[in-house]
Order: sequence, then C-alpha cells, then structure tokens
Amino acid sequence: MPDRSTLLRVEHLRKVYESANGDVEAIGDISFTMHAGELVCIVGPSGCGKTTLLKCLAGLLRPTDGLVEMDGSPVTGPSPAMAVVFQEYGRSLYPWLTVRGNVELPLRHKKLTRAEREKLVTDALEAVGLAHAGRSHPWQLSGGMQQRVAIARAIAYQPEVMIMDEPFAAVDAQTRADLEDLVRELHVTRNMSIVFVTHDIDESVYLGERVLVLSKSPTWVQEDLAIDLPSERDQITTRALPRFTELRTHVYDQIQRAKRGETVAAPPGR
Ligand SMILES: Nc1ncnc2c1ncn2[C@@H]1O[C@H](COP(=O)(O)OP(=O)(O)OP(=O)(O)O)[C@@H](O)[C@H]1O
Repeated sequence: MPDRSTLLRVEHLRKVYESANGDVEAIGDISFTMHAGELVCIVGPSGCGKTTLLKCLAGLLRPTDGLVEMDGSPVTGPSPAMAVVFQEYGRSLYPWLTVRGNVELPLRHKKLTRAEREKLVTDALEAVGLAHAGRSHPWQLSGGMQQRVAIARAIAYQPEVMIMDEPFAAVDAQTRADLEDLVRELHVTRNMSIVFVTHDIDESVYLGERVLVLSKSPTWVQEDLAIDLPSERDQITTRALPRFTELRTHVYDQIQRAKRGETVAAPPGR
C-alpha cells in the first residue's frame, strides 16, 4: 500500500511581484495538500501563475503571504527534499560534463561515498533508459534524451517530491508521449511523488491522479479534480476511454471559464 501521509501543504499562498511599474498580484490565495506517492497536475490559463506557484513550492521564491510546508516543516529556501525539472533542458545541463557527470553533480553536495554516488547514477540512468549513454555529452543527444538526463539527475538526488515545470513543451509529439509514459512509470513503479505543471489539458488528465485547475491571475484553485482512470495507462487505450474524453472536456470547459473570469466556486478567503 502506498504511503498516503501528507507530504506538501500549501495554505493561503499569495504572491505579489513588486516592480517600478506597479505591483502585480500573481497568486491571490492558493491552498491544497498533497499526499506522499501522489501525481498532481496543475493546469490553468496562460499567465495564471503556474510557474510562480511552482517556484514558491520549490523554495526558489518567497511568498508574500501564506505557507508552504514539506513534511510538516516550512519551506524557506531550496530543499534537498525537492528536485525541479524545467522545460529548458538545454540550459539546465552542463555541456562540458558527460551525461554521468551531469547526473552526479548535485550528489556531490550529499554525504555519500563515491561508490554510493556511482550506484545512484547508474540506477537513475537505467530508470530513464539511458544506461548506454553515460559517456556521451548532452550536445550529442536528442532533445528528448537530454530531458531524460535532466529527469535522471532528479531521480538520482532521491527527492521526496519531483517538481516538473512544463518539462515536455519543447519536444516533438512522439518524444513527448514517450516521456509522459516515463513519468507514469516512475510514479507507478517507484511510488514517486510528482507535481507536474503543464498547459496541455490532455497531458494533465493522462498523467495525473488529481488535476488542480487554476483560475486566471490573481490565482486561486478553481477545481481540485480526481482523475478516476485506471492506474495502468497507455497512450492508445487510455486516451480512447470515454471517461478520458469526459475528463478532458470537463477540464477544458473549466479553463475556458477561468479565462473568462467566471467564478465556479468561491475563492477561499476572498
Ligand atoms: N518577476 C516578475 N515580475 C513581475 N511580474 C511577474 C514576474 N514574473 C511573473 N510575473 C507576472 O505574474 C503573472 C504570473 O506569471 P507566471 O509566469 O507565474 O504564469 P504562468 O502561468 O507560468 O505563465 P505561462 O502560461 O506563460 O507559462 C503574470 O501576470 C506575469 O506577468
């Protein structure tokens, strides 16, 4: 049985950017919790504050108000319990290091023996199907393979939660499908807890056990939708299920409402 204890708690999170041209209230009031072993997707209209939310979760940005808690402790900065995978894999990998070197780099901050580091790197590269590519350099690999390296680096770090910000937006459709299946596999076989931000509605329904639909900015959680599809998913049969169509139509409709600024449920505390 997966552990369903509370892993991440977000309470009345608010973020206002201050700038010379005036303040921008990106996040209005967001609250939700996530259990260990869950895969939660976050979608919303363009510019609604998805990246801002993710940066607050990862401790890369300080909220204006509210609380992010990981395992019951406030997140006040980047935490070893979290690993972030960004869309721009090209910029997140070091071209002068080999694939193994890139995956190993963050582990140097952990108190591990060389043998332990080697084992974690080998295991992570196997998990993403790149056991054969350890001696290559990132620039010798396709975009999809480079993103696999970035995912391997996150896995090797053994975070309690992997946070992914539109990680497949820059790859072609076939590669994207393969990478989606990799994320499902990591979640199912390794019980990995994953927060996955995407602008792609079908992707959110295909991957998630829950989909949080955000309102337009200043953002709140317009809907927290349970995705009641079978845990075993594949690109052809799952996407052909009538329930898949119902769920993606529902999320699409919610996002259209969000864009129009229609209040579907009362924003908490507003
Ligand atoms: N550093 C900043 N200073 C001022 N305003 C900002 C800053 N970063 C983001 N914003 C504003 O905050 C709001 C939310 O931006 P954010 O990038 O978090 O949204 P997003 O949903 O990730 O966008 P996209 O759909 O384009 O990926 C937008 O109005 C944006 O212009």
